[in-house]
Amino acid sequence: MIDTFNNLMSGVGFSDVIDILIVGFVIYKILGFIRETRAEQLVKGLLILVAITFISDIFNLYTLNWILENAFQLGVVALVVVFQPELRRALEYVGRSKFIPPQFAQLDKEKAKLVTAAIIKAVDFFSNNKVGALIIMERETALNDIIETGTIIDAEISTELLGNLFYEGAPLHDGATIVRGDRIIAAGCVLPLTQSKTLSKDLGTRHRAGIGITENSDAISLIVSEESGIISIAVDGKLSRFLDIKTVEKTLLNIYLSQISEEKVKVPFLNLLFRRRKDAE
Ligand SMILES: Nc1ncnc2c1ncn2[C@@H]1O[C@H](COP(=O)(O)OP(=O)(O)OP(=O)(O)O)[C@@H](O)[C@H]1O
Repeated sequence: MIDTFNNLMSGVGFSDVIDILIVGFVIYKILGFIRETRAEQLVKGLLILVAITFISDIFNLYTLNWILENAFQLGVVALVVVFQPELRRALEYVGRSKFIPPQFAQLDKEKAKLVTAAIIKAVDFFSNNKVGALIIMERETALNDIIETGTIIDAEISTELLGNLFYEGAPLHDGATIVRGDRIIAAGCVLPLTQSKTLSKDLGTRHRAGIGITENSDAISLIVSEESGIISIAVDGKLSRFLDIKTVEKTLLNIYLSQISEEKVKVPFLNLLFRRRKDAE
């Protein structure tokens, strides 16, 4: 028994281990992507069909086997069409640039605290006065395609500006406001809606949009309900509701500060280069 195991292991090289690790990682990521999406049911269905095809081959059920094999060929084309949004999401994830330091990480600690304070003050006001708001903070994934759906603002963030943007009746109060670093880049932006079926029925499109963008990117969504004033945060497709303002402040600061220190370790040279260029301006 031990001999068989040793024989087996002696044939496994370094490249095989790397190969298995890569395939394992890819399968893990794919499963993460499809969890709680339309694709989850489809993958289950496909696995059953693969099993039936396999069994029909073993038991020489020629007609069934022929139909299933041909259905698979056609099915690949159909899958690309039907699951275009999921494929796009996966490719966007793979294509996230880690080499260009995001504006998010360009803030120093003091600036991060100021930005957080401005957002928190506005969110607290929105919550107390039941003003609906949807604020998206960009991180590594560039949200240029989303920004294009709204109106460019490109102004330093402030509580007053956020208050003006979400003031009911203001032209840009509908849709999402996008924050990049310490600037409000755009407002009135249209976000992709989450397709999650597990979401509470009392959550409408504002919350669905806030979650949707975090499924497609690493952005953070801050959502204030117009109906109840409840504050929520969405990250990585997950929504945390019923947050008090202190928790929101702590969460935002933690995310900002951890990102800043991470980026300093990851790309010190680029950070230095960009900061120098900024200093020179
Ligand atoms: N795709 C979208 N992208 C950005 N914002 C959106 C999108 N769809 C809807 N919204 C915003 O959500 C608002 C509608 O909110 P709705 O009442 O349907 O959602 P809700 O989650 O129940 O929020 P609330 O608790 O504030 O009522 C719209 O007026 C608009 O501002």
